[in-house]
Amino acid sequence: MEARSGNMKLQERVPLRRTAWKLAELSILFLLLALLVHRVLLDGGAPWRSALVCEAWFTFVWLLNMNSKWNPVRFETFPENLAERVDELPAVDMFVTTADPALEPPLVTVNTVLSVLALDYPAAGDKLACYVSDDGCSPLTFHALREAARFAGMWVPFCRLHGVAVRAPFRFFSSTPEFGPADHKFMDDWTFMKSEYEKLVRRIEDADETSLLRHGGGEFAEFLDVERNNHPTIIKVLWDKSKSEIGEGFPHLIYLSREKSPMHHHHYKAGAMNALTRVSAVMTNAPIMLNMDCDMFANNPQVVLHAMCLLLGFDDEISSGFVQAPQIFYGALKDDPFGNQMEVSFKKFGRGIAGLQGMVYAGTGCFHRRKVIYGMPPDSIRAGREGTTGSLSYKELQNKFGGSNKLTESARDIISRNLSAEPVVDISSCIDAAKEVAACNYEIGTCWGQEVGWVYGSMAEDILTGQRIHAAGWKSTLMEIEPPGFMGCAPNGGPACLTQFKRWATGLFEILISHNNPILMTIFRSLQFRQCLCYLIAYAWPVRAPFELCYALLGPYCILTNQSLFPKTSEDGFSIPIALFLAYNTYNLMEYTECGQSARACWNNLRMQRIASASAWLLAFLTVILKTLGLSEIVFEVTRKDSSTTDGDGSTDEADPGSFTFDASPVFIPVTALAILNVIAITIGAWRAVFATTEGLPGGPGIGEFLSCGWLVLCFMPFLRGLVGKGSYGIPWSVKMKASLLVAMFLLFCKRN
Ligand SMILES: O=c1ccn([C@@H]2O[C@H](COP(=O)(O)OP(=O)(O)O[C@H]3O[C@H](CO)[C@@H](O)[C@H](O)[C@H]3O)[C@@H](O)[C@H]2O)c(=O)[nH]1
Ligand SMILES: [Mn+2]
Repeated sequence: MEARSGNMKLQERVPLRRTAWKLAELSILFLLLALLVHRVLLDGGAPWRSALVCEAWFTFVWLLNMNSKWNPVRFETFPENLAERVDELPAVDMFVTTADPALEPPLVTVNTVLSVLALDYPAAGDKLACYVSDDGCSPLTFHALREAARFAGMWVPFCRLHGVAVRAPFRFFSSTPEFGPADHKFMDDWTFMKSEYEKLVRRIEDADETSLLRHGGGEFAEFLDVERNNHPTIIKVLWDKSKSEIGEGFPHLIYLSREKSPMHHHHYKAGAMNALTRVSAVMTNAPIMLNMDCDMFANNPQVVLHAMCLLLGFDDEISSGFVQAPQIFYGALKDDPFGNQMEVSFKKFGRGIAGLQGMVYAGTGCFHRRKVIYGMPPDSIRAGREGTTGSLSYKELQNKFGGSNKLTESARDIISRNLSAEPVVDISSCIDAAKEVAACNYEIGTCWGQEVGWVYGSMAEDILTGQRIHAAGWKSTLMEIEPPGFMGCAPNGGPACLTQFKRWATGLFEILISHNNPILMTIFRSLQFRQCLCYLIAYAWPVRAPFELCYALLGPYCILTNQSLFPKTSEDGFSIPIALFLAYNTYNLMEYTECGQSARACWNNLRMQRIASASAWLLAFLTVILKTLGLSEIVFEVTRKDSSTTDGDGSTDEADPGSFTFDASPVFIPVTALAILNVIAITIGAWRAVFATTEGLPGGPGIGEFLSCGWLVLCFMPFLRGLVGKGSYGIPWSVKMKASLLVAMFLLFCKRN
């Protein structure tokens, strides 16, 4: 499939100029090196040398960051030029995962599903299919989806008729459109749909499990007496397009709860995705797959068309193995109080890495070629490796993909054929084949979870799977469109945010210390060197924790033991750390300003980095070490989703959703301890300075040490407030006690030295 030249092009890769940024980055690098040289030349004892080690690490991280941002690109897409190529457009299987009806309210999932059922795509009813995986095996989720399928019969035609902009109903109905004088029909339809949606919400929210099972009828029979982690596969076709009599219709909707058994590890989301991949292979086998978390709805009805521009628009398929959209959050809290909206990272890091081997796979809002997921290298590489004959034999395919004939044949189709639309088969006849491949022992002895499908072995299965794809030689693209392709909700509050950060860091560290380490992938596979460095930035998160912790302890240590960490005002080197501090923070502020964010958002993010590093990342670091020693196990903790989907402004019941909240989790202990320690150090230091108790002793702390402790106190301010806060805004006593114990131990340690 070739990209057309001239004005019929589908995409354009636009390199972004950034000379001033490069100069700024080089200046900071220069300052970092100057600091290191100064430390080496003037040895100031143990704290001085520890600082040297930490700063060497910070310099390394800075170099990694520079590399990732150095050559950014943007991809422009021209979906209008697809009009001539409608027949070439491939089918797309769309996957939504949900895992827990309590943490992920069924209404959230329903909105995501409705938004994809109503997407614009030529012959959408034939070419699109939506599969929902429910790891919660919940009759509530099933009931909600069944209701949604009925509602979709009205919702989809309504969206198409009126060209509705946002097709997740909760978002669409969260505001009243301005009706013009000629909009009578629209106004009537709108009012009608809104009341139908409200009825749907009530049917979903009022449902209760026991009465569904008792009175819900035969459809619920399979949910009787099932345990979430021990039940046979349940597959239900909630909407079969071939049964439709009306017009174009809308995509198939299939409910899947894969088989679970305590005898088999189910591999969390990665396992769910693999089951979805196989089930869809024996049903619709679309050559393109879209993956969405249950809380990320399709926000732009044209998103599939834009993605096609990036999949079909290159001369060679190798240029775009997958298309990732940035994660963007709706109703996000003002100024990003929890530093997890990641807008600037997606822009700076995302575009930067898009200019190298390609955007990382971020777990949701991603279009993959099915053959990429099947572990296939790009055709050009494969031809080189296997000679011209090189296709896999049926036996080899079966070893890779497992015993199902239907799956093996469908995989052979995908591997040998280029993107092309396939007619939809009669899906109800595929249920048995689907149940076979969704069984929990299906993967035994196959390549699923390693070379095929989503890769197991990390809590960050998304990054790992994307890395495997890049290591096979594929490039990927970043789809930045307006309005954004997908939108989701970011968790709010201390516990949820830090749990998420911890899971990510755990997963990333697991990759770093496994055989999937990106350096090995660069040496032995086709992962590009600079791309490898980009992966290392992410994987270095948890590794940053011990260095940052050490650095955060050095300030108080030097004040308490009357030593110095930084050059004195009177000394030559004094200006280096000061200049570095100013330059680094100005650089960050400029980045945020350029991305249209406030200074407050910048501060919140910088602060949250320090907090995360002394809490979530530190714990992730320790957890993985314990797991490696065989002392603990790691579980995927699902992030709680806001159920405020009905009003849609992201607000919660909490009086002040932007304030930090706490619970008794150990994740809060180290930061609480650091916050207390820095306050104590400043107090004692100030006392000594005022009453001159250390006068005459050489080499004590100076302004630098006080500034460094003061800065940390500012960063950890939410925790100092938490010490006196009430309810969920207060740090629980158990955490305070444990933190105080740590502080006391540290003070004793200082006294001894
Ligand atoms: O056993 C499980 C656990 C989770 N999920 C689903 O995985 C998705 C992501 O879970 P969530 O708790 O929302 O995690 P987030 O931190 O918000 O997700 C990011 O990080 C995850 C990896 O840590 C990726 O899987 C996600 O795609 C990515 O968006 C959700 O749809 C869940 O329903 C399952 O299907 N089965
Ligand atoms: Mn999520």
